[in-house]
Amino acid sequence: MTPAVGKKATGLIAATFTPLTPEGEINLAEIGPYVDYLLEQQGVKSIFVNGTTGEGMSLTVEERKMLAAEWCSKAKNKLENVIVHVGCMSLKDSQELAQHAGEIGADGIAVISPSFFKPATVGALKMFLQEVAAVVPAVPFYYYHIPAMTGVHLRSRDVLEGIDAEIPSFRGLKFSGSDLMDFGQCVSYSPSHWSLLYGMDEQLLGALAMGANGAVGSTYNYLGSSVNRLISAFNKGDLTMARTLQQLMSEVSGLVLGPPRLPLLPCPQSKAVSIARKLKQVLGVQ
Ligand SMILES: CC(=O)N[C@@H]([C@@H](O)[C@H](O)[C@H](O)CO)[C@@H](O)CC(=O)C(=O)O
Repeated sequence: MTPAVGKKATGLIAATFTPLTPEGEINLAEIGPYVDYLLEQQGVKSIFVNGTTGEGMSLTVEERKMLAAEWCSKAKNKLENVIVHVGCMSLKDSQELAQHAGEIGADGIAVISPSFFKPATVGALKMFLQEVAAVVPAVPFYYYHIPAMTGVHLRSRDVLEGIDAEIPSFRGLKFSGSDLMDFGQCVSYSPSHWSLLYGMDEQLLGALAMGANGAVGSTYNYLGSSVNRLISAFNKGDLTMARTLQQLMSEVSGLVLGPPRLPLLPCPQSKAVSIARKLKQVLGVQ
């Protein structure tokens, strides 16, 4: 029987950036306007926080808690789903963040594979995931597959095998890989209450064709409204329009998100201006 936890995550889910001050400190004041911007200007109703785009692995556990709490508080009664990424190198840190996510009312947690000491087998990875999920058994749990960043290339389909017996709160997969065959096999294997979320924005159309229920990505922060049109075109069978929209890549939001944290480097101003100019031409906006 399906345990009654959580609402199914579907549609576009913005992988949020972490707002920083010019001095590199967390800028919580930008989060309220950020939530409103996603909802009102991009039509994006769900978020994935402290993930890759949010530079979660470059933040301290305390910073991650502060951010998760602020996102949950500002999203309350506005957004549909707030999924908090709680993956860390240390199992203990992940468990602490999972516990905290449960306390602040997150709609779900996601966990990436540890990547310094990498799990040698699917079994070892699943033991790690299980130990994190067990701390908050009533919170929907998602496995986050992103092999280009973790160097962990275990097939997601193998990870999913029998996972609901080990993690009863398991609710889906965030698949940020290019192997659409593996992704498609995950879709075929999954029961209907799981969410199969695709995470390589450039290939979303391919993933929709393979049966994705939704998508998590960085570009949905500023391209959400265009990508919502892509999904509608796909759902109506208008593949010509869907292909055209898939070509679009970036837009300027007007939010003050600050620089990234080292070791990431800021985008040079001249490059940012030229990207914004090109995109505005493509989108036909001022
Ligand atoms: C490596 C990376 O950052 N991938 C992004 C994509 O959205 C990516 O930025 C996009 O496809 C553009 O390349 C997401 O998969 C990451 C993500 O969802 C997250 O922030 O956790």
